[in-house]
Amino acid sequence: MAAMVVFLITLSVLFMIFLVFKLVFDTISCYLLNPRRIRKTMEKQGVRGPKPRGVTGNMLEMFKLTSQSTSKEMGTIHHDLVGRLLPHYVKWSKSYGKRFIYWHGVEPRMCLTDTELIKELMTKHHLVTGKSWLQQQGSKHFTGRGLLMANDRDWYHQRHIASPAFMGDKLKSYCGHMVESTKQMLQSLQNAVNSGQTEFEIGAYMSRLTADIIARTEFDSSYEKGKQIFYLLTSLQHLCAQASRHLCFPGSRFFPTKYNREMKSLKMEVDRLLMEIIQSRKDCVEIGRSSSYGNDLLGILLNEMEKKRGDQFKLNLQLIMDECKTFFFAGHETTALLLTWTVMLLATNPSWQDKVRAELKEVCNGGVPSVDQLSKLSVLHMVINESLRLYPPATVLPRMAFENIKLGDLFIPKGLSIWIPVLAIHHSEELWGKDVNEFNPNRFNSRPFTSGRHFMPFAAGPRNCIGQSFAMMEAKIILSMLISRFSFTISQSYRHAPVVVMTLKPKHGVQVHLKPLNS
Ligand code: HEM
Repeated sequence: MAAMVVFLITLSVLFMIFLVFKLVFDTISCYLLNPRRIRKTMEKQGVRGPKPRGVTGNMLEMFKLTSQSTSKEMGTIHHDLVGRLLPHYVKWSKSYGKRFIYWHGVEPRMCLTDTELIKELMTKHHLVTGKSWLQQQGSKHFTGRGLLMANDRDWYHQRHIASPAFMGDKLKSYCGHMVESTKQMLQSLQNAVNSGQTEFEIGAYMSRLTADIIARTEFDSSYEKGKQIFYLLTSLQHLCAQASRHLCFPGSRFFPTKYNREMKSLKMEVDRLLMEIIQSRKDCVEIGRSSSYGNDLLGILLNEMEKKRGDQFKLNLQLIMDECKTFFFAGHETTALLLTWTVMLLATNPSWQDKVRAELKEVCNGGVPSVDQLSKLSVLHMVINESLRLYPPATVLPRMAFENIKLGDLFIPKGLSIWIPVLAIHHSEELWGKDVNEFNPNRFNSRPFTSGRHFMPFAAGPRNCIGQSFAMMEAKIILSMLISRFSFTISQSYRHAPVVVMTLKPKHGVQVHLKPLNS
């Protein structure tokens, strides 16, 4: 008996020693061996970069450069944004060339601007590249393992399940919600004008409007509950934007910091509200008030959860909630920014505002456009594209290699993240010509551009934006209705200060003067 006890104790001690060794080895591997291996492999291929400093890599220099360049507004309204928003990119690409490697904490990132290689990466390697551990940790309490952060087979199945909600007749069926929500926003603008207000921060209106549309079309929830979720998700998003400062090395998510506690409690509240919406759907089916969970995204996901699938992939309630948050976030913030920047551009370029208005008069007699008329609004389409080129809401596209891959002439080792600076590509004089920083929608008329080469606001390849057609339809409807009803000019109080806080935002909003067209 005593021998048995001694044996068990020895076994436990050995096991503990093994665990400690493993932990030490993993840590050394993560902090030292892998980074060194990746660095050497890239150096051999001529890809160099700034020297990393300890566990923070090059992050401190990046933060310092960006906080200096964005500390003030831009003075005049111009669109030369790269030096302001990506000063580290400008500095390092000058010193080390177009491809360079830098360190985000312990994560090595290679900046890639070669559009041929980007195309190859996005179209051929989408299943062996994806979102890194650091990114997943940063948005763990926000969008969780939803489509945006999923990888590999999980991504494939999730995408397959969600795609029908953004195609064909299903997509067209959202048009009614978009028109209805826009009418309400225009009415509230009109009421404010009637009561004497002339200046409006249009970004706040666009943000509420796109949140309203996504709540109605995707979740069919009551607006009040949608609004609550939207409010909490916005606070969560602000916290997540700081994630790289708080979670730059493994283990930091377990510390009981104020940051981690706040994240957890907000996440729990959002999940509780979402669960209430899901539960009320389930109740309706159970008591026989409804025969299915519905045709919207939530309904599609709930119906899918009930199915038995042979491929071992199973949706559970947590994943459904993550998916709801992902679509709520991805579906309103980016589109609101597209609309806000477009209004700013049209308010400062009145001749283009007139051109769009004239087209609207011709195609839909100044009324609400039908789904079929939307494709005929080519001037509006060009304006939206030019707005997405100058002010792409997503300024970088990250992809981590989960396997060694061959990319053109480059060998990309497993563990290297590839960062595609969309903003820099959209503002490259080499690709777009001398007038690159000017607002010139005609460039989308006269010169055929290849989507996915140097114009990539929605990314490219199989892992592009699933909501691209939804966003374009929504933007066209909202802008047509706004432009037909009001003319607008930029206010003296507008301070041009684009900043990147996850997405590309106007730091102080966009203030415009509105004038009803029938007055
Ligand atoms: C102007 C509006 C929009 C822009 C500029 C935009 C941009 C993007 C970009 C660049 C990506 C790729 C991100 C990456 O892989 O790192 C993406 C992915 C995604 N977008 Fe959008 N988006 C917009 C609107 C929407 C809308 C309206 C929805 C949904 C209703 C949506 C849902 C998503 C989702 C779920 C993904 C992840 C797709 C995947 O990984 O398979 N987006 N979007």
